[in-house]
Amino acid sequence: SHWLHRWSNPKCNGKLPPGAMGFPIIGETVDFLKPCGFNDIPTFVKKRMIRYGLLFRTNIFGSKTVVSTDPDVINQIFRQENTSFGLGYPDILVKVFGKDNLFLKEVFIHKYLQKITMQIIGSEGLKQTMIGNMDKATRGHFRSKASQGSFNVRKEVENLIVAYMTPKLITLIKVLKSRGEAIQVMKDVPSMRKESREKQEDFLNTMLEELEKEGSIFDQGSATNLIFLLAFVAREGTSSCTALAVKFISKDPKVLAELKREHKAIVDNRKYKKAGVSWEEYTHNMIFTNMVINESLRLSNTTPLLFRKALHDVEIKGYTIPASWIVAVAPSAVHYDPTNYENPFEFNPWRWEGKEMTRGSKTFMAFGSGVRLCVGAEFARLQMAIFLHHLVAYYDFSVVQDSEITRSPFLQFTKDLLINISQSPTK
Ligand code: HEM
Repeated sequence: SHWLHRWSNPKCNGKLPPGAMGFPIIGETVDFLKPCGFNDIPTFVKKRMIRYGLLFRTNIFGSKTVVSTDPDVINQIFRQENTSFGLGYPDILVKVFGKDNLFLKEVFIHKYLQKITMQIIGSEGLKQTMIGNMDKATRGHFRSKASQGSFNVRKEVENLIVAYMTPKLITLIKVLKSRGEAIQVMKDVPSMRKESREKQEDFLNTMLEELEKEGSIFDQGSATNLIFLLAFVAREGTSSCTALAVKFISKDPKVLAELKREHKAIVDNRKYKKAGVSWEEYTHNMIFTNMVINESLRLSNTTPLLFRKALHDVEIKGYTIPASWIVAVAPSAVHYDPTNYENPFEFNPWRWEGKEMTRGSKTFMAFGSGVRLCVGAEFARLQMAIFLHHLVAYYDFSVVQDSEITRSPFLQFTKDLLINISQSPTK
């Protein structure tokens, strides 16, 4: 009973946020994993917000955790990155996802990630080569799909990303079929390349250069894992958000009409009608498209919680977060808060009119915020913009099979979202 008392009342050098630590060992993990509807804050978070307020303590995945749904506190957490808070995931996740996974370790890998990815998915890389590859691949895929009947939007985006991303990740591989296969191939290739001194312009090459540096934080296992993880994140996050954007647009004729107007104008103003999307068009002529993308990202909330770890005892709003506790941030609570967004569950791209859209803010954190802002954010936005461009400028589309979406707490499509496209008669 002494142990149970200690479990429920953890030690703290101040006042802990209100909350409960749940059952011994499993804490409140079962409740955390309970599914909820798409237009909802995860049930676990919602119930506790009502009971305890915007900041509460719990135990999930075997770790003592403070969850924050308060935009001020979240902002403070992001601003104190590396001073009071570091990257930190519950130990069990670290065990499950592999000891080589640098994402889950308490190392500040952002500067390495930026360096490794900048050449290919940083603004320059996107502008110089990626935009052309994306446009060509998307145009080709749409052309072949138009004659094949309906297709699954999410799967198609995944295929597209594999088509133009894989050669950039690791030039020798065309398609990564399974995680096991990919890991094995990636384990072999670095040593082969190292021996042959072959030089390729891809992530792997940058990784090999990093590996060779004295005191490098990478070893072969973590480098391999990182490349695989980048491929996975690029495919999964982006495909769900694109599918959701298509779902929202299909239900809103006003949004579709405005999008069509914007993209047809882009095509009409092109000197060479067969030219692909240019960087200039993407950055200057897709204002409404970017509003649609932001609104889709806001409603998607693909990341249920962002995890950090308190590096020392931290005082916040009269409470103490003890050193080494996990701090979890819930973006959906901020994105669905009516004080931040009027009628928060309504898909309304016009709410972004005149607002800054690409950087994270206190009320918009689809790509995180602060120094750890998603390194693939610009890539994801560009991919969605090009997909929407081809879909609405050259084709008419209809949903053949809709899909319910649930959160458990990750986004789940209950069915494939199938659409049919046909060449637009005005083009
Ligand atoms: C719509 C698609 C995407 C969404 C919603 C998304 C969301 C996020 C979020 C919320 C974070 C912050 C995590 C945190 O603060 O702990 C993040 C980080 C990250 N994302 Fe994305 N992401 C997307 C696409 C991508 C793509 C396409 C790539 C790579 C090609 C990518 C690579 C990364 C990496 C490497 C980080 C870690 C950054 C760091 O910790 O320094 N993401 N992403």
